[in-house]
Amino acid sequence: MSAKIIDGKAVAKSVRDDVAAGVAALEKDHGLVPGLAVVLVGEDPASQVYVRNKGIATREAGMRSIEHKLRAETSQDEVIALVRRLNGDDEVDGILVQLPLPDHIDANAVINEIDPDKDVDGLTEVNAGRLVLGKEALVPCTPQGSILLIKTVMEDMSGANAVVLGRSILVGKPLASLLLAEHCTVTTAHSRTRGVEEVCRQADILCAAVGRPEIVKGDWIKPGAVVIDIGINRVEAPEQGPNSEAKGKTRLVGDVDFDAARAVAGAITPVPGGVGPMTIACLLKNTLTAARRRRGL
Ligand SMILES: Nc1nc2c(c(=O)[nH]1)N[C@@H](CN(C=O)c1ccc(C(=O)N[C@@H](CCC(=O)O)C(=O)O)cc1)CN2
Repeated sequence: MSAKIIDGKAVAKSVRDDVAAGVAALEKDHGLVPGLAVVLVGEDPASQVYVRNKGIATREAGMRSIEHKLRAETSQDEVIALVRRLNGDDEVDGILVQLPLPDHIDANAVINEIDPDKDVDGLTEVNAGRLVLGKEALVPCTPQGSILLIKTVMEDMSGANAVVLGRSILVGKPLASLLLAEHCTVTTAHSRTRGVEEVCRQADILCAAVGRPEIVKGDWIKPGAVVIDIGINRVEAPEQGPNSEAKGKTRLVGDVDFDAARAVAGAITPVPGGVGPMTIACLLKNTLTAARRRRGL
């Protein structure tokens, strides 16, 4: 069997098109243009790329992009002061602080300063609590995108065994809550889980979000399962060697051994081109939602 490849780029484009249509309607009917403020602290190269891409996607959707790029030495108090300013700015509907932050800054302290109604990353304790309690929340982008991808191949997840590998605040924990809301039987597995391979083999839906290159092998997967690979790991290109011209070249791989997994799974997301593009698409979706809700629309 060869798994169906879930095309995250295509699904993300459709989400972005829907957002653009919603933004156009908001402007036409109410004269409102949503604004998204992104705060980047430091010069992490991957974060710089993500922030640039967020700005481009925001403008393409017809929204205003406001970027704040701060030096790596910026103090926690200065970042918090900026977040408070953005909370009070009526032109700003969504606020996002790009992660990771430099080591001297407590990310939780900064994130929890964001007004929960502008928290388009869904990472504040208020939104995390709302999600767990099944209340209306702004939902973290990568888990939200993962659910949309699962729905392209499994309309009804009710009763399915779902295993989430990883328990981060950004992905694993919110994804487990979302799968529970879809009426799955959810297991969260992590570094202390005993017999993790066997746990994964029970999964009708297996979501891997541990940030360990290709840790999930083909024989961890139940035949026909839906496999959602959320890992984005940059590894040396295989052709790299001491005499190779490709020295220094890298490539992206997921947490799943893709070639082995696709021979067993029913459907699988690739890396790149799977969950990754959904992250920014869902960020735009959350920004539109925040803009509407803030005005009671
Ligand atoms: N505040 C946040 N910080 C971070 C988040 C987040 O959701 N909120 N997620 C990640 C980074 N991220 C967005 O910020 C992100 C990661 C990956 C992609 C993506 O499209 N990936 C592509 C490959 C891109 C490449 O070539 O490097 C793919 O998988 O196809 C978008 C956004 C950590 N920080």
